[in-house]
Amino acid sequence: DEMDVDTIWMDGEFVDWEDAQIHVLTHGLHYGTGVFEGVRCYDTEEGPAIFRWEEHLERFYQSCKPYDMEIPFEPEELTEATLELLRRQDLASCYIRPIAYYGYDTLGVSPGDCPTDVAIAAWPWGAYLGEDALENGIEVMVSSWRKHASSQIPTNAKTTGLYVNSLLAGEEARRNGFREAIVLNKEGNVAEGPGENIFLVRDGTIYTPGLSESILDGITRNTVIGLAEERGYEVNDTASISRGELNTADELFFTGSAAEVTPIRKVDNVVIGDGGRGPVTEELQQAFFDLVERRTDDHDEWFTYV
Ligand SMILES: Cc1[nH+]cc(COP(=O)(O)O)c(CN[C@@H](CCC(=O)O)C(=O)O)c1O
Repeated sequence: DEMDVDTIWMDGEFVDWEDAQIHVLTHGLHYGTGVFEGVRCYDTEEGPAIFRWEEHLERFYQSCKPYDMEIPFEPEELTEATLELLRRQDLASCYIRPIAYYGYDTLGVSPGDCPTDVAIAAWPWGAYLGEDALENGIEVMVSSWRKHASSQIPTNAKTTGLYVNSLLAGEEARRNGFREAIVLNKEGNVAEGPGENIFLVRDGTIYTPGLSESILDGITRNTVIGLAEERGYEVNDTASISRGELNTADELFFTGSAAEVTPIRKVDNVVIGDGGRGPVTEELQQAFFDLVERRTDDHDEWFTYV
């Protein structure tokens, strides 16, 4: 396989990549009834280390709750399966994708007797938004598609079905020559990216939309808030950011397990700050990579060594 990985864990078994198949009448395929996680393993000086695995695993189980989905494995079993999955494929720096979904039984919106199936895959994945994005930043557009409100679908549950909204917004941006979208919520305030949280820097203060703005409670968001506060920054993590405040920002950046810390240099027609990676963004990005690549001993409890 072009990603030189060959194994996937499915419902307790390690199967060959090409045999990791499901039935076309799987509930999750028809109705978006799945939950998933996106986790990075970094090749650190002490060997491969999964970043904040415990928090991702916790969110994975939490995301099941609104849908009465019951993962039929203990967290420890999923941890062991993941470590074995990485060891079998000699993966060091990679991206890990657990998914749980209503499987195959009778079809209908109500899951009835559909089982909850679970799979874990992993593969090497570089910079999510492009190699030069981390250094030079990206250009984004504010999507014409709004984020669904958390009163409509719990946006704090990482639900597969939510990502059709992400696809609509992100593809609209790329169709228009931008790298990614910014998605406003139902109220018209800034929510997040299609697959990222967003941060704004103005006059030395850092803002990020609060959890009531219909966003995912991002683990990288939480990490960067901590790194910023450790460096003495004032962080407002319950902000309600209007679209207009994007234009007057000194700096903007995305965070995510895939996106890591990606500067935003332009929003629609408006150049942000000096049109590149801002100084606060660079400082926090450097602190993030020093942390995850273990050039610091800080937060060793956040790492599960393979
Ligand atoms: C909507 C959304 N918001 C914020 C985040 C950042 O959350 P966290 O990873 O806990 O810091 C992600 C992760 N997006 C995942 C899926 C990306 C994909 O293309 O699929 C990811 O970053 O792995 C989102 O999907």
